Amino acid sequence: MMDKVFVQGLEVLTTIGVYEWEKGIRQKIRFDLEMGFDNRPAAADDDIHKTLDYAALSQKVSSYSEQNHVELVETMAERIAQLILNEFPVLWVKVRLTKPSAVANAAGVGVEIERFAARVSKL
Ligand SMILES: Nc1nc2c(c(=O)[nH]1)N=C([C@H](O)[C@@H](O)CO)CN2
Repeated sequence: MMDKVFVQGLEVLTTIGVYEWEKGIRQKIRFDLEMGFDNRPAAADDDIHKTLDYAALSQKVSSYSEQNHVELVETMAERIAQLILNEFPVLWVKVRLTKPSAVANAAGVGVEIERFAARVSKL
């Protein structure tokens, strides 16, 4: 069993979509993130510096997704997963990206992906 740090319902306004009308507007997307991380050192010392800082991570994800415009939710989810794996000491990451307003009569549509750090051979 592995510890996790999570960020739930992180909302960002950005330009994302395959259709021409989507390229000139900003739409809300929502991230639900889970990261595999050993929380025991931080807990033992009650030390923020030993945590996976979910505030710092949320800020990076928000900035990247606001400023980088793609067509597919698949592309954005992959880029966010790689950003987290490259910039934070996590073992794996799960990225769920929801577009809440894309499909009429659906509460949300999107993708969920899970990626492992290259240094993790097998968990
Ligand atoms: N699997 C996907 N299907 C669709 C996507 C997508 O990014 N991945 N995008 C669209 C449109 O941009 C849609 O969100 C507009 O309503 C359609 N299907």
